[in-house]
Amino acid sequence: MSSEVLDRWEQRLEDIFEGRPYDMLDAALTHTVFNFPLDIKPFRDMIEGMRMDTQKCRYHNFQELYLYCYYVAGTVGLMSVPIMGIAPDSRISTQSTYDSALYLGIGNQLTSILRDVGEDAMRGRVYLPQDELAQFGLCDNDVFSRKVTDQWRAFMKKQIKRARFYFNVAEEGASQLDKASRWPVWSSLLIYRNILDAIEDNDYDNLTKRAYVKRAKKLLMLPLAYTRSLSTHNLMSQ
Ligand SMILES: CC(C)=CCC/C(C)=C/CC/C(C)=C/CC/C(C)=C/COP(=O)(O)OP(=O)(O)O
Repeated sequence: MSSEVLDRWEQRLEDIFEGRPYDMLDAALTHTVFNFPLDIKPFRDMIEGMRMDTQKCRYHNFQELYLYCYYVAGTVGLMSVPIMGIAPDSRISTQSTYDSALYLGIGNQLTSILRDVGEDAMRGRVYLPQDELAQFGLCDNDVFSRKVTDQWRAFMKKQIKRARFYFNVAEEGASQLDKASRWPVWSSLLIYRNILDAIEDNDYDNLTKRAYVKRAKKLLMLPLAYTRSLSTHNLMSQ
């Protein structure tokens, strides 16, 4: 995507928040912006993330990668909470609910990155912390060579553990959302987190295989997600 297109999106975003939609899609977002307490910052930041993606294809460390994940996915969590709403009997602060939403976006994005390592490599992109690759004796060429070695498996274990951490901290907030929003959020959390299990089941071969959750497993997750969404009690943290 060119920088001119992103500039134009940014201009349209400002216009939407000032009540001047350019087309039907913008009109739909304008309606949302005027009916829910949405802040423009996560929208601006998301465009910034896309700009970053056009300029950068390596991440020196996790701090840099985290920033990218915040821009392109954490922002989606922050945009969602004002629309989904927080339960009147919520047990945590509003700030903590927003933090959980941000962390669910981060967990999702890290998972998507780990699933897509092979595909991204074919486009010359490596969304992995370079310093951590080096800690495991790996470099870009190991990613491009698409060979799953013991070093790669050990590296992947660390990355999967980190992604799970973000899903786990997101759980607290998922139970504090308004009742109507909890089931879909729990469903997506459980299903997307399962992609990490699928990478493990593929013996950490995300270089030549695309991990996915089978349809039957997805369906099985729905009643589990429903049970988790029934109350504002977070079953796991008790
Ligand atoms: C937990 C609380 C309090 C609220 C929920 C807040 C929400 C909805 C957070 C989720 C944010 C979200 C959906 C971020 C997008 C991250 C994502 C799915 C990245 C992966 O993108 P793609 O790689 O295009 O995905 P697929 O290819 O899997 O479709």
